[in-house]
Amino acid sequence: MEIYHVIELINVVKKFNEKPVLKGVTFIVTKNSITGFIGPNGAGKTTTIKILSGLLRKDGGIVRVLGEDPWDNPRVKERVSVIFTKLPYPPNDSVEEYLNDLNSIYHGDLKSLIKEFNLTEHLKKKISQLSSGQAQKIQLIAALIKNPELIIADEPTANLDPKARIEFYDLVKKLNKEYDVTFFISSHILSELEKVITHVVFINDGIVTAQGEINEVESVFNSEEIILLVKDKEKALEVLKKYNPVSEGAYIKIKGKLREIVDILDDNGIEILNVRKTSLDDVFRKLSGENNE
Ligand SMILES: Nc1ncnc2c1ncn2[C@@H]1O[C@H](COP(=O)(O)OP(=O)(O)OP(=O)(O)O)[C@@H](O)[C@H]1O
Repeated sequence: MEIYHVIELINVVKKFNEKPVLKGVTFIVTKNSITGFIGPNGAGKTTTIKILSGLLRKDGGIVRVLGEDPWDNPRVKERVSVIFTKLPYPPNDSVEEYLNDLNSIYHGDLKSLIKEFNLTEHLKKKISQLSSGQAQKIQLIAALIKNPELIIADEPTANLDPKARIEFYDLVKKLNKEYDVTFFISSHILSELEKVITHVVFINDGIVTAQGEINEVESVFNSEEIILLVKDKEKALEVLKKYNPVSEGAYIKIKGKLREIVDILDDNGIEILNVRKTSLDDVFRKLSGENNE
């Protein structure tokens, strides 16, 4: 399969009232990836997404979405669906009316979508009667009517409870796999995204601080320790010698694969009282300049 960049930004600048909000944003999104766009409040995620969606004009740099500048470009809009936290459609419409309206524009295969995603039971419901999770799933499925190559989602799970988030991301995975849709999803919640994304772009204060495949980015930070509290610290230090463990007060700091380390301790009958592994959240904090111990 041909691999190219579905999104490409080079040194993109955006100012509001002379104040730079994007200060030279550069990143790529690979075809067929599920890319997380991660950053704290005010980092510039929504601004970037509006530029990518052709809703906002950049002040400088290069933006390519499916190879073209998205600003004022109906060809790009045809091939990209954008979804937001809040549902943009009229709350008094039924699901059926909403989907039919969309379908009258794009002439997708609505019948198959309704069948495949079991929407029949929801069709007569008003949008306002749906739970946030149902509404967000319908928004995602509705995005497919266009048969898009790319779905851009700005904080799509911000209103959802953890269960609905998981369901939403399961659907994202399915669409990515079965419909070959590339996803670009912004969030400041990492715990759920971590399970679904293949790639990640970190943004902080209008600058991209890291990007790449999720494994690569994680491994860059694998120099960060697993922190262990065990019953027999001296014995643990001994059996974990090949990992060069460091004793720090009651704790052991160690670099390596958590599973392996836990297995070794287990095999040696050493009880683990507490263990903490660096997660993407820690990576994020580090990249955002937060919590710089
Ligand atoms: N239309 C506007 N006029 C002036 N300033 C704006 C405008 N839109 C955004 N900003 C400012 O730009 C900065 C980045 O905002 P943006 O919404 O892109 O951040 P974000 O990463 O999406 O944040 P959040 O996670 O809170 O949604 C913020 O400081 C915001 O106040």
